Amino acid sequence: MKKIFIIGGMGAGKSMATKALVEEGLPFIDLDEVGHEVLTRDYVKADLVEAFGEDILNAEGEVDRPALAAKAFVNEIQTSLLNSITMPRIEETFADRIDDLAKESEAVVVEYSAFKNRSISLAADADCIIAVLAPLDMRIERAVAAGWDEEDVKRRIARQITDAERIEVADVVFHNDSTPEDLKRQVVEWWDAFKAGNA
Ligand SMILES: CC(C)(COP(=O)(O)OP(=O)(O)OC[C@H]1O[C@@H](n2cnc3c(N)ncnc32)[C@H](O)[C@@H]1O)[C@@H](O)C(=O)NCCC(=O)NCCS
Ligand SMILES: Nc1ncnc2c1ncn2[C@@H]1O[C@H](COP(=O)(O)OP(=O)(O)OP(=O)(O)O)[C@@H](O)[C@H]1O
Repeated sequence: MKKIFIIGGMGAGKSMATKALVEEGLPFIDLDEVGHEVLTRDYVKADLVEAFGEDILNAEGEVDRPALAAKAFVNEIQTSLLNSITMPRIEETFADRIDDLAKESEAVVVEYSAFKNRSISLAADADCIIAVLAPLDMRIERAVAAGWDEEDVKRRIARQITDAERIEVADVVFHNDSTPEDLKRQVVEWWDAFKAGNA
């Protein structure tokens, strides 16, 4: 099964590019969603409380994601601490989902927001890494329009790799600085070529 990873900074348009491939019939895995599932496990909650304190849990004892984000994205050390707890569990779930999909699908799209490095990541055996890029101010504006707090978005972006690093690692680059239709056109054109073995 071909593994196609979509990387890009917050607000770049990964979900939109993923949606265009899903409309072409591909199954997908959203690692943000896998990350949310992992946070509901008791042993993960226990590790997070030990690392970040009791106040990352709400009254029901579930992880309060905004509260955790406020602590985890303040600096590189805290983000690494978060990743060291969540990533191994995300990796396990990802491997299980890939095994299941491999029985029935030729290809899968994986939206991977926290991508850092091709050699030591879930994308180590990627068949294709697609970077979705957009200018920083546009990304912040879009994320804020989608309901995110501006300072929170800036903190998260500061913890992510840069577009220059994404360009270096990617096999394909889409520029999402125009309309959604323009992004979709780039995605579908690439997919048609990839399917035909020309990309
Ligand atoms: C900190 C948490 C609780 C915040 O939850 P919240 O619902 O507010 O955000 P959500 O998960 O939907 O992520 C939104 C965006 O934040 C950014 N982001 C999330 N996690 C990370 C991270 N570890 N490093 C850099 N950016 C991140 C991405 O751009 C992502 O698309 C959550 O993001 C989390 O548990 N992150 C660690 C797991 C992880 O790395 N997930 C990303 C997929 S691999
Ligand atoms: N070309 C575009 N024109 C206008 N709005 C756009 C465009 N591309 C994306 N958006 C909007 O910008 C927001 C961010 O896009 P999207 O959710 O696809 O980004 P993302 O890379 O998945 O972000 P995140 O890291 O937060 O998951 C969404 O509300 C989306 O509808």
